[in-house]
Amino acid sequence: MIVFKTVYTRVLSQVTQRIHRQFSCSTRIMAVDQGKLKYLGQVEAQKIDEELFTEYAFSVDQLMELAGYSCAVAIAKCYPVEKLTQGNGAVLVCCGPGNNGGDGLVCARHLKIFGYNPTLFYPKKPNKPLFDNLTKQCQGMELPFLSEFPTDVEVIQRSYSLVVDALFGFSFQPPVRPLFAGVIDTLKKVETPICSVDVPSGWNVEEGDPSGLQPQLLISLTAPKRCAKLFKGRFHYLGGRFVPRALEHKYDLQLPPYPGN
Ligand SMILES: NC(=O)C1=CN([C@@H]2O[C@H](COP(=O)(O)OP(=O)(O)OC[C@H]3O[C@@H](n4cnc5c(N)ncnc54)[C@H](O)[C@@H]3O)[C@@H](O)[C@H]2O)[C@H](O)CC1
Ligand SMILES: [K+]
Repeated sequence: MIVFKTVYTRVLSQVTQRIHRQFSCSTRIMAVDQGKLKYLGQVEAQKIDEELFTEYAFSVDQLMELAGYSCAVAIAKCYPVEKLTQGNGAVLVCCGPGNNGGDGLVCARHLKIFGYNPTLFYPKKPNKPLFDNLTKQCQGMELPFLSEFPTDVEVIQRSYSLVVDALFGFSFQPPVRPLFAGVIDTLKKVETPICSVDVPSGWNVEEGDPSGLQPQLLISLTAPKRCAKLFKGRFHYLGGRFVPRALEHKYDLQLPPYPGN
């Protein structure tokens, strides 16, 4: 996992050199350093995903496990459980109807193992064995599922230290449909830090959404999507360390090396 830490533009040149030595860089600097890192369009992100499954023979389960695990690790680095005051490390994990939602289920399971206290909101599970199994695994680990989303912003702020946004990823097509529109509207109002998986939900994958969710942590998966250039939060991580070299070169991803393990 690669972390982009906040630094200031006045030390741009030193920082840019440091980026390449230490593999860490700022979200603000990244816009200047675009020559180095590729930001994916929606179709390109979907093509890479498809090739990982076909050409490189990964299963969805495998990639989802790595993606969701990397999200849990990034969350643990940015928000150590012992520093969370609300509800004994309580985290509200909101999962959508696609694979982004699946990443959220995996992330919740690992957060529980890391000592957090995750609660899931998963209103639209696809009728497929993968999502049945992920749901059963969370239930087996005694993670509670909310039957309704709390509409009271105060309730969310009092009950949870963090919100994980795993509603929509790179296949989202705005505008958001009714079932999730209210959820996203509520999340826009909460002051609890939001951790978005791959794409801040509700954002146009390429153009973002200036009046949309403003997560504090964004975990891009495989490579950042174009909208990540507009991310203004505190922490930007890159997870999903499963891209074979040949695929990286084919799409000219320019991934920085991951530090250590
Ligand atoms: N290679 C990787 O990086 C991997 C990433 N993973 C994660 O998978 C998502 C992309 O998953 P996908 O199933 O293609 O799409 P989404 O989860 O973004 O959502 C599809 C889902 O949402 C519905 N939908 C679309 N637009 C709307 C709308 N306007 N309103 C309501 N609902 C909408 C659509 O009908 C589908 O049901 C990626 O971002 C990563 O998080 C993999 O886990 C591993 C490999
Ligand atoms: K998301």
